Amino acid sequence: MRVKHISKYIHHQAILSDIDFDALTGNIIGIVGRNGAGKTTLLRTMAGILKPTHGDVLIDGFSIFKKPGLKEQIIFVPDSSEALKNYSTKELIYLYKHIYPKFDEEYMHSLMHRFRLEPISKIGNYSKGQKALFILIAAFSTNAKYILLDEPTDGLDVIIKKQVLQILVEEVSQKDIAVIISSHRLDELEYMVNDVILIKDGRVDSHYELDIMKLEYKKAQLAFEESMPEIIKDKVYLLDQTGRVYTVLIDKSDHSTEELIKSHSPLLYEELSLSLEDYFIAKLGGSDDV
Ligand SMILES: Nc1ncnc2c1ncn2[C@@H]1O[C@H](COP(=O)(O)OP(=O)(O)OP(=O)(O)O)[C@@H](O)[C@H]1O
Repeated sequence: MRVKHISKYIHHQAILSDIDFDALTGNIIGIVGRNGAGKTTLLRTMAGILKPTHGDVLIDGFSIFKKPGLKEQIIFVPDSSEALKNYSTKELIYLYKHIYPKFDEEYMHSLMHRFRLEPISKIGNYSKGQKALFILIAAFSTNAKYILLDEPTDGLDVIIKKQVLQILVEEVSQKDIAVIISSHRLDELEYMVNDVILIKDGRVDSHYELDIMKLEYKKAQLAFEESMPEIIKDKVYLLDQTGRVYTVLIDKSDHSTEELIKSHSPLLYEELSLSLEDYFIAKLGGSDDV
């Protein structure tokens, strides 16, 4: 899928501005941004629910807005299952079978069995975690090629999150699909995605492949006899300070920083593993969310 220079105005206000990237199959792509950054609007546009003011969404080179049949290849799972709560599992399967000709009912039942989900007369009666799993399982059973998930793990406990992760990873490794997940929780995305698109004020602030990103920065703990020399402070990004122990990010492309640190004979200089969250905190200036 190609998201081609999308802009979206609502009531003359720019919600998305010139968003441009490829969502290739075989990838789990994270759309990360603060509340209100435009993530849901972007996913809804990629699903063809909202029409962009400018730009287009292409599958195999064709616009999903000009060739609506292409939408069979996309499923959008909203962050709330409100709209589905009055359906029974049977009715939802019936509905999906009509929208998605490749819907695999047998597969759906096998996944439900595996994750101990009994058929139910009202999806709204599942627990929050069961609902999330059910909707995810239904989405993957559609055999759509592009699975768009809006905050799929928000408010779920750690066991359910692990199950969600398990389904995602298995599906992407076994089928020729792309999963696009929005979240404001970087720590949750870290173990799921291999590609991250950071949205800020409706724009792509940055687009990173995780492995490459980790090559750019090094996280380290430093301590000096006195406080950290100003000349070093100017060159690193400070993540945390506890007494005289500093946790910093060092830009690996500037080799002089490490030499400078060593020349000041630190009492402690230890490399730590870098998380996605550290990186974005550094990029965005610090917050609990992105
Ligand atoms: N139909 C609409 N009418 C007016 N403003 C809208 C509409 N839809 C979205 N917006 C505005 O667009 C901006 C982006 O909203 P969106 O829901 O896409 O953000 P988000 O990144 O998904 O946020 P969150 O993480 O809080 O769900 C917000 O300022 C929102 O108020």
